[in-house]
Amino acid sequence: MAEDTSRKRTVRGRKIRDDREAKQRCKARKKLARSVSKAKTESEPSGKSGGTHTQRTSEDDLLIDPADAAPEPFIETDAVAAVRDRITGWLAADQPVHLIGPTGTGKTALALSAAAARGRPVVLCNGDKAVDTSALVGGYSGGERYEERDEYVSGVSKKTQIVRDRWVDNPLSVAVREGATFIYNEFSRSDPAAHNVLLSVLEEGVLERPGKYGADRSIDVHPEFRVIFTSNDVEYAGVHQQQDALLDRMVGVHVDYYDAETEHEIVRSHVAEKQDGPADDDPGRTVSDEEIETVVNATRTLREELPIVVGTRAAITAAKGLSVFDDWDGGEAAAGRTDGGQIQFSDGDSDDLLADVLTDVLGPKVAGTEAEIDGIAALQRQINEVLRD
Ligand SMILES: Nc1ncnc2c1ncn2[C@@H]1O[C@H](COP(=O)(O)OP(=O)(O)OP(=O)(O)O)[C@@H](O)[C@H]1O
Repeated sequence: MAEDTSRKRTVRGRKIRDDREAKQRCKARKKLARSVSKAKTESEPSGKSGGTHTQRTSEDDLLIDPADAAPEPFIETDAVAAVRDRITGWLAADQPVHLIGPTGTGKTALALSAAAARGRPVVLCNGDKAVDTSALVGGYSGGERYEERDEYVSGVSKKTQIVRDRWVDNPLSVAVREGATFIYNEFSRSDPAAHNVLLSVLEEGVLERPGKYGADRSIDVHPEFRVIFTSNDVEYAGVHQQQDALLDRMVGVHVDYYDAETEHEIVRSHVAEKQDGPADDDPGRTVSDEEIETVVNATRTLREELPIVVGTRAAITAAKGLSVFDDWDGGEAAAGRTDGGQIQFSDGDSDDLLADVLTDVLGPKVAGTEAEIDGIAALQRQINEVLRD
């Protein structure tokens, strides 16, 4: 009896601990998401000068604790660990690392995981055509108004209002000063001219802050400062060719799609995550392992067959989509008939639903773009053909 009570207590204790840990993970994820979107907002210039106007109250807001930077969920199969170890190895050798690969393969997740493993603060920045030097380095952010009061004679005072320009450091300056790991996502979307400041950072260990005068115009690069760049392969639209001098100073790690087993684990971790989510987050229905296998196999087949990029993110989104439709029995019917990655589908409704979900997921890649597929209806036809082949 006493043993029973103590077991109950242990179970309840574990549940409370699990709940607490889930809440902490959720809080850390929200903070990271906020930092990512903040990095995006702050890379948008405003004002006539084209410089960056920042609303931040403190430059330290840009620093993310390494524990909070660790992506969650993060699956570490041998394939993932092998790439991650290459990144951390090059960083330890003081080499800037450039992660190159198609969209949705896991570059950002790898960058965050490698950065978190270093145990140094993390600073995020997102490339964009609007990013200029000041968006990286900093600039004067409006006027700071303060009052000076002089007491000439007792009872007689003079007030003077003074407006002083306030310099605010942006992500690169903060990272260089604090010895952070600077993750510059999609850096090739930015104008190459914005990256001239990076050359002296990587080559001479000095950051020049144009627009700032006097002794503190330049910052000595902290010895622990490291950079991880990510970019899609150059053929993707909207990407600038960066100057050779910069590319020459980084090592390139190619991030390709993972093996089927790893993709399965990744998709499962994201769907399971939803099921364990906070109570106000509709948990949807359970997506079985067989269904995940079907989705992953379908995604991998479409990746080969369609002239558009079908990344791991597409598989995750499709599985999440299926978790909200409860009329799909496709996992059981189709998964038993997978053959070397090629899926054999029956003509039942379940297969139509999978095709519909995949059409929704991949639709934005053809709608309004110059993809070789002529509209959503054509995409749906091709998905149906590929799935039923
Ligand atoms: N090892 C992993 N464990 C768990 N989830 C992962 C892992 N790798 C990638 N993912 C998930 O896969 C999706 C795509 O990953 P990520 O955003 O890192 O890709 P990316 O290559 O940076 O994409 P893009 O080029 O579009 O920015 C995300 O939802 C991410 O959380």
